[in-house]
Formats: sequence, structure tokens, C-alpha cells
Amino acid sequence: MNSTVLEAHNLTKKYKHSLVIDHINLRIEKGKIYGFIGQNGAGKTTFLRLTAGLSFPTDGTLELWGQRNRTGLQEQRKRMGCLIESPALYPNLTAVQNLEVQRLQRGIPGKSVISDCLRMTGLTDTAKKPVRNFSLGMRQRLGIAAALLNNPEFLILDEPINGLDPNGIVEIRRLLKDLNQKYGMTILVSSHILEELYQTASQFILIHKGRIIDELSGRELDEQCKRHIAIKTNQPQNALLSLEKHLHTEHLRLMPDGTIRLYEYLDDIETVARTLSDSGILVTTLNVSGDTLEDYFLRKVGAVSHAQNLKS
Ligand SMILES: Nc1ncnc2c1ncn2[C@@H]1O[C@H](COP(=O)(O)OP(=O)(O)OP(=O)(O)O)[C@@H](O)[C@H]1O
Repeated sequence: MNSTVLEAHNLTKKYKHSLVIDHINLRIEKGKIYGFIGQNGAGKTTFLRLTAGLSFPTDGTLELWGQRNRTGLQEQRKRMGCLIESPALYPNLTAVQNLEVQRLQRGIPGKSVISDCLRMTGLTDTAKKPVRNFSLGMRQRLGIAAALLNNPEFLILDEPINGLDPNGIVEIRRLLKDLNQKYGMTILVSSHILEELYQTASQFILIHKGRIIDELSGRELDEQCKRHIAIKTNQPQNALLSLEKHLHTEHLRLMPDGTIRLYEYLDDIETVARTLSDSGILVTTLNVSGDTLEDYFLRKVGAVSHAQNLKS
């Protein structure tokens, strides 16, 4: 069964002389949440607009569920829900009325979808309140409710967390996880802060100056940045066995350079040192290392900028 929802091949968008999306190749697989991360001006909104059909590529192709011609894409976009930039809401209308306007404008049959979408986004209790009294978080949820009206399989959201207070952030994160877990929705959600989506997404796509500079799973991201105890010894294999056996842990890894990374016991390095020494293993390095997610992102961006400077 084909599990690819979206595929971009050399997707390019130019505005006059500025290359905003620079030959992007990308694949989005069914059932996952993708965090689309980039600094301001990186090209996130432009890419999402191209995906939603709100703008057209200068070059390259976009495929949705295997369809790439204009009619096929238009047909497949009925399976998508989009919230790009701020939701278009009428402040004097209630949540229900706003959704009804959108439902009619988009020709979506059946009034019952409105209560379904309000329920899915946790807005049932405030359904009859005018939107002018809504917090930013509630407005964002209502925007997501509108994107859900056509019961989409693939949801794209542009910075839904931007500007929200901590409660609002938690609510949106929970909502996205729910939509993914309960309904199997594939989600592509953008943010300029990696940390914001760390707990929500399982895959991460980093974009910088219109180019994809990294694609990695949450697990790989963890491996890249997660704080760990870095251990160098004269006998890495024996050290690995000894730690597994005596510390009853599987959260450790032998890296290609022979360093062991232990992702537990960070607050009890003494026990680790003693375990190795009791097993007759000579430890040459034992320290806590790791990046914050933002460090990782900036390191990536820095490496790409450096490589570009060398080229030019
Ligand atoms: N219609 C347009 N005409 C000219 N340039 C544009 C247009 N739309 C976007 N751009 C430029 O394209 C670049 C990418 O913008 P885009 O909005 O896609 O970035 P972004 O990653 O979403 O950033 P932000 O978080 O600031 O929204 C920016 O330099 C922007 O100025």
C-alpha cells in the first residue's frame, strides 16, 4: 500500500529574482506528525502555500497521493485541511456561526460536521460565544476546527503555536497528538522554534533559506542532542556489557568513534564510574554532554551558512 502523502521534486519558487523555495525534495509519509522548522523568512509559509494550492511553483513538481497534474492535485486537495497564517474569523459571530460560514463557502455537506469539529478541538462548551471573546489559543483551535470541516486525512498548519501562552501551547500540542492518534491524521506543522514541536512531532524537517537542511526522526534528534554521559574507555565493548549488566539499562549506545553514550544516570556519574572501575575497565573520559534543541538547530544553520560562504 502506498504510504506517501506528499512528494516534492525539485520544488522551486522564485519571486522576481529571489529564490524563496530552492529545489526542495521532500516526502511526507502517512500517519506521522512532521515538524517543519525554520527561522523567519526561511520559506515555511511559501512551501505550505504551494502545497495547499494557494500559490504555484516556478519549477519542479508536487505530488499529493501520487497525483501531480493540475486537475489531479486539485482533486487530492479535498483530502487536505489547511490553516495558513491567521484563521479568517468574524469576531461578532459565534464559533458555530463562523464554522457554518466556512462550511457553506466551501460547499461541505451536512451540518453535523460542525459539532464534530468543535468536539474534536475541545470547543463544544464555547460554541455559542462570540469569537471576539476568545483567547488567541481558542481562536487557533477554532481555525483548526475550520480546517477539519472536510474531515481531512492530511492537515497542514502554519505556526499554530506562535504567540500562545504556555497553556495555549499545551492545548494545541495535545490537540495535534489526539488528531494523529485517534484519527490517524498526517500532520505537517510549522514553527520557528524546534523546542515547541519537540514533544509533538515524530519527524523533523529543517528549512533554511528555502532549502531543506536536515530531515530526522525524533529519535535521531534525541541521539543528536540528548544529554548523555559520554564515556571513553580502553575496552568499549566490555564497558558496554558491564553497564548493561550492572546498571540494568538499555539506554546506551556505542558511537562510531568508540565513545559510549549513556542516556541514564546523568545525576549519578559516581555509580557509573564505580561500575566500570569494578569491572576492571580504564575510563579516560566521563562527562555529561549534549545540546539543547536550539543549539542543534543553530549548529545546522551555521554549518550550512558556512558552507555557502565558502562556495561564494
Ligand atoms: N509574495 C511575495 N513576494 C515576494 N517575496 C515574498 C512573497 N512571499 C514571501 N516572500 C519572501 O519569501 C521569503 C520566505 O517567506 P516565508 O513567509 O515563506 O517564510 P517563513 O519561513 O514562513 O517565515 P515567517 O516565519 O517569517 O513567516 C521571505 O524572504 C519573504 O520575504
